[in-house]
Amino acid sequence: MTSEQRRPLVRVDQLTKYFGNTCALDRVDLTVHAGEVLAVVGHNGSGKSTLVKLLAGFHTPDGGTIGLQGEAGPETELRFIHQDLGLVGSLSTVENLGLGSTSDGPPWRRLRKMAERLQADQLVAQFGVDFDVDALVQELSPAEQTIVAIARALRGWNEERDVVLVLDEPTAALHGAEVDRLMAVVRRVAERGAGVLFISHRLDEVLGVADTVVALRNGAVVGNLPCSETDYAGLVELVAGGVVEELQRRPAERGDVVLRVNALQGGVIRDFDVTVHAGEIVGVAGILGSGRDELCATIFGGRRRTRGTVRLRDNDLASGDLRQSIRRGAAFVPGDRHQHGAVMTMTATENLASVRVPGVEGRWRRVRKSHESREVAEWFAACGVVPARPEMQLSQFSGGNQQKVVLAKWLRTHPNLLLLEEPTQGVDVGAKAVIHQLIVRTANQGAAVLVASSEAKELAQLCDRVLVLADGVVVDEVAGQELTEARILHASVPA
Ligand SMILES: Nc1ncnc2c1ncn2[C@@H]1O[C@H](COP(=O)(O)OP(=O)(O)OP(=O)(O)O)[C@@H](O)[C@H]1O
Repeated sequence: MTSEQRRPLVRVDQLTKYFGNTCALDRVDLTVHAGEVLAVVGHNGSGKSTLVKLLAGFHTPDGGTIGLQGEAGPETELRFIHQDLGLVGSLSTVENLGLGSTSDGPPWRRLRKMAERLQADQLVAQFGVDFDVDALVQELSPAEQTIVAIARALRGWNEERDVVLVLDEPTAALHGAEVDRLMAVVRRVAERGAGVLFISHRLDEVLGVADTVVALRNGAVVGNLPCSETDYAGLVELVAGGVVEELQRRPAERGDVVLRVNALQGGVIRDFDVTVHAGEIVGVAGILGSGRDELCATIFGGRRRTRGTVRLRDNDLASGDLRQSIRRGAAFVPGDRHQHGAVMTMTATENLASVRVPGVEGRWRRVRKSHESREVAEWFAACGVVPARPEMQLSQFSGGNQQKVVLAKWLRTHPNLLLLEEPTQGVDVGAKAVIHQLIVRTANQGAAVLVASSEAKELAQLCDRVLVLADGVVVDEVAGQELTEARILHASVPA
């Protein structure tokens, strides 16, 4: 970084935020410089989102300051990219960039449209990428969609203005090659002189893109150092406060057939067959749109099937009958917890109790209160949910802790079939290891497990074999010695 680029653009000084008795941010200091990518890492509930929300003005600090003044010149502008990109999928890039007008009408309108298209091309080209700016955004790859959001956030940025781009977990659902593409754009933004503040749980990605890393633990800064002075193990220790034992592959102990899917069709999925035995963990890989993100819901019955059968032990699972699927022992952790996984306005206990446990008489709410609170406390401890306050509304838990509650809700049903979409999205490195152990335990207890994930590393660690999807069909199956992160990534990228 040049000395010109070392100019501070944002200075966070002793920033503090309380929610009731919870100290979410504890006298945090950090500085983002021009030309710098600064990553903020930390365990679930360490205060990362609170920091972003304070920068955005969504919350008011209880102490400390946010200085947006560089050493000279006008105030630094903060531009935000949240996980929900806020794009309209049914509009083109040109229209999402706020440039669009109708192509009907007199010729001068057509001229204007050509000029708008050229401007959109230039806006995305400045990040070293090139795609059809007239295509509907929903048809673009996830990385391209994020690039559109970045281009929109940085519209109007020129040398006279200092800008800091704040990215809140931009790669949460991106697949390996897509992550690399997006990271190249993030670097390009910094090279052009902006500051970048980048939140992520993917520590290898942080080391690949960031200049500086700030680690938070329980709201306080426990590390602020150049990435060149640390490595993956060092970051894990900073985040988790100790060494994390990653899952060791175990020999598969296959029992009877639990799940048999034949000629399944629905959405983009075509002619999908799989047989999963008790104790087996089968992974599903593929880029977004390959069918990876639709398969579990289609098997569970939550997405419409147009053909094919799903048999769970001796029973068929009908399309659209979720109660029946649950009664027959299926559990489904969806990828989108806000839409389908949980009710954010209910308490954690109410969410945990919202699925009836087959075999437990009556609905949970009729079971004695003491039993209920004991079981909730056990699941909170098993999944490491913090704070240990099950009576708290789910929306008040951090993202990773919400994910743990959703998982616990389904694990407590002791399913025969566990269908998981992105089971560790947004969870920290320590919690991820715990969740992997819980999934293995469920398999060892006799469940068949199908896990769809954008993280090839997770699939390689967790699964006995991995099916790779492209355009809705299985194009590869990886098992045994071949089951590595690199091999899955290679098989997932379309030719
Ligand atoms: N609106 C709120 N009301 C009460 N407590 C809150 C609220 N928002 C956050 N908290 C608490 O503040 C702490 C920090 O939460 P925050 O969401 O900033 O963590 P995080 O580091 O972003 O976690 P994650 O990695 O899980 O997303 C947590 O204990 C959380 O429960």
